[in-house]
Amino acid sequence: MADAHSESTKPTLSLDDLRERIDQLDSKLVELLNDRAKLVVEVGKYKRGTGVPIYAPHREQAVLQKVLDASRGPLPASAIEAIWRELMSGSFALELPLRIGYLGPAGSFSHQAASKQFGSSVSFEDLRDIRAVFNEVARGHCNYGLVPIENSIGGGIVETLDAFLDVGREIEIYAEVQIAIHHNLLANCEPKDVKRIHSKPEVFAQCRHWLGAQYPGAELIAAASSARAVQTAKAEEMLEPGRGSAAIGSHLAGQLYGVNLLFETIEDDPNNITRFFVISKEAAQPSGDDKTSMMFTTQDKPGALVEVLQVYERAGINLTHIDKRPSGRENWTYTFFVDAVGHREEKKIIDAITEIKTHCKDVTVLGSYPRSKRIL
Ligand SMILES: C=C(O[C@@H]1C=C(C(=O)O)C=C[C@H]1O)C(=O)O
Repeated sequence: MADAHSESTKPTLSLDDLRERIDQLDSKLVELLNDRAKLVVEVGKYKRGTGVPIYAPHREQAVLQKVLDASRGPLPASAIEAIWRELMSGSFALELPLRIGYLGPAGSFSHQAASKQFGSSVSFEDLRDIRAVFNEVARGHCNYGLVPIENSIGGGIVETLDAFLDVGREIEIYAEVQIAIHHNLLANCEPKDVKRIHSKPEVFAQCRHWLGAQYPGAELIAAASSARAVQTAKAEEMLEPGRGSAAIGSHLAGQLYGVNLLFETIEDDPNNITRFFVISKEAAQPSGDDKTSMMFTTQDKPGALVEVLQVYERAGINLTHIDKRPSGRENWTYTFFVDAVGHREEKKIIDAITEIKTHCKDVTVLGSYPRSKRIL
């Protein structure tokens, strides 16, 4: 079958005619987009009048699924999804401007996740640590916050779990976002001149083989974040041209700070994914395919954890994630974090939570949210 790039199919119209057709379609498209936007403005009035949350991840999943199912190509699904995400971002601006907090500085992977999820029509606030993201959402300064919960290579993010321990009762997990983490070598010198490379120690570990093969003699310098590393590489090369300063960071950081992309996707395992939670003060509605996150502290007796896990087993509830942290109250007592498939309004989850409470010192439901189906 001929594809979009096939040489054998000759265009049926002249270039001018093709562009004329594109212009005609564009004017129809812009009219349709604005018709859609007028409906969104009405939805906004309804929401402001009733207190229904502006950002509705369950509805966004349904909208995306409908357009992806309706698309017959040749635009790839990823392009359709990116267009609709930006369209829905524009909707926020019409309904109520949203402020999204993330772990900064700008150009961090949290920033990348936030811009992929919320598009460019919202305002972003880069915060100094994960705890600040929780605080700004809890005090209503940010409508939503984005926090990393787990990386497929590095495991659970301790700062996020500890923040849930402290303020988990004041906020709700509202949505789940997964992004592919790709590392890139960025520098404003020639590839052959790179001598010093800045980044986070975890990032060096994830690119160890590539660095060993390409830059065995380079000095690796630890930075607090990969975005900060890109800023430093830029500043060093400006102050002292020829020093050979580079950084490993995101595309976005390179664009934001004006540092060139020398090599992309340099991580040893390209299947590197970070899962984030969108946190909010509101609870998300069921989408039909949801997860519920909860934390519980078991009683100090033999088999306490097994008893809890058996409740899930008997109820036929699938657990997709389990983690633990010291409870912070008494030495050697632990708080467990689990993600279970199902919404907290479903009877099987309600019954399981009721039973788990009889085996635990305390149980907190951190939120139910649509299960993320795509890696952004
Ligand atoms: C328009 C709405 O608000 C937002 C924008 C959406 C859209 O543009 O389709 C979908 C869900 C919401 O996040 C809605 O809730 O329907």
